Amino acid sequence: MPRLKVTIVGSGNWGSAIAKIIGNNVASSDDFDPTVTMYVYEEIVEGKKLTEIINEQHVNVKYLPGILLPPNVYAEPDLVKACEKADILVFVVPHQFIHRICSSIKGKIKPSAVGISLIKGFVQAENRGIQLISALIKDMLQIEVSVLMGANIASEVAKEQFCETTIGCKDSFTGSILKKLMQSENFRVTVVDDIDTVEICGALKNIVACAAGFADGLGLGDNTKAAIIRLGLMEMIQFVDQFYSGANLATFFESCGIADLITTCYGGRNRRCSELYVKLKKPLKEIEEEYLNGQKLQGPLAAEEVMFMLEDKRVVDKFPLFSAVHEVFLGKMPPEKMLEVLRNHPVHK
Ligand SMILES: NC(=O)c1ccc[n+]([C@@H]2O[C@H](COP(=O)([O-])OP(=O)(O)OC[C@H]3O[C@@H](n4cnc5c(N)ncnc54)[C@H](O)[C@@H]3O)[C@@H](O)[C@H]2O)c1
Ligand SMILES: O=P(O)(O)OC[C@H](O)CO
Repeated sequence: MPRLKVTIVGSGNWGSAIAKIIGNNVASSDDFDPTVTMYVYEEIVEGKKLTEIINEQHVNVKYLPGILLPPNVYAEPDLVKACEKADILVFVVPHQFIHRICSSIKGKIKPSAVGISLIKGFVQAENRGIQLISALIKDMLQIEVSVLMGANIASEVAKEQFCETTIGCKDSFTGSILKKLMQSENFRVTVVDDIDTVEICGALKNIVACAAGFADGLGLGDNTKAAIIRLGLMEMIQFVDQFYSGANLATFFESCGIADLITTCYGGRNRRCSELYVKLKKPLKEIEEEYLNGQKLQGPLAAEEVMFMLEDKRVVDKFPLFSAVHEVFLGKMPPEKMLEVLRNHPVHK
């Protein structure tokens, strides 16, 4: 069987961390081409092209400093060139850029390619609903798309600290190939076929993380945070039940569900920036620019996308925590009022 060529579309914090795992895995397997191409959105860092720095020093000095990438990971600034020969496309860009990426490579990739999305977020659909990122990629590129989501803070994965993750994949053969590509000693993969639930968990947990950040900003303790995690989980389950029925409840107990909620509500960027939003009372855009050095938040945008749909379907009252996060970011609700939302949550009535 010819070796499968892998391209990583994205090179941010998570894109670079996963490139380390994929680079090591393809180098030690006969199933894959030994060189991994990583599409890098070109920028100048300290007077030099980021692609040149990565290819010479094997470090993404801007988005994952201090971590050595395997030398077989090749940074490519030309998106079409990076993707045209790939058999497996690993999509890992902040979700606000995926539509543009797909437009650029539409009709220019192998028809037999398969995709896997590591992107946590939604896109707004024309019918005032939301579309899953995997569905957008599938529609635009006409390829099968699996997903990978889990309790995976990139900096910890890059340091090879133990964690688990979940691949959602309908086809068991593709699932086994993707597992071979992604799993390592300290990055353990479970494959499930409940693909929509896996992806929705990844997108919605970022909204809950913002609420956890507000609680930290208000100086509230671990009990309150645990309540936010629990109520957030209830809303995630309710959301899937209402809009994507047929989910397996067990999926929420995989790494993509409860585990990602926990890690993100304690350690993630959405949590951290939401805490700063409450403490510094500055616009979120300013906080993102000042504290994330080009990395992008996904939670506030996901809250906006989800609320757009919930308002249209007139079911906002069933999702008071998601709604509160959006209202706080819009400046329509003071963060302190989130406590009232928790107190009066429908599960307490
Ligand atoms: N970082 C994590 O810990 C982590 C873990 C799991 C999942 N994720 C998810 O992975 C996805 C990607 O996150 P990340 O952490 O790799 O990215 P990031 O937050 O580090 O974002 C920076 C990336 O965006 C790119 N970028 C900036 N402007 C762009 C443009 N106009 N077009 C295309 N690219 C542009 C930059 O070049 C850089 O590669 C997100 O959906 C995130 O939720 C992140
Ligand atoms: O840093 P965050 O908030 O984008 O979360 C990172 C990952 O999604 C955690 O699994």
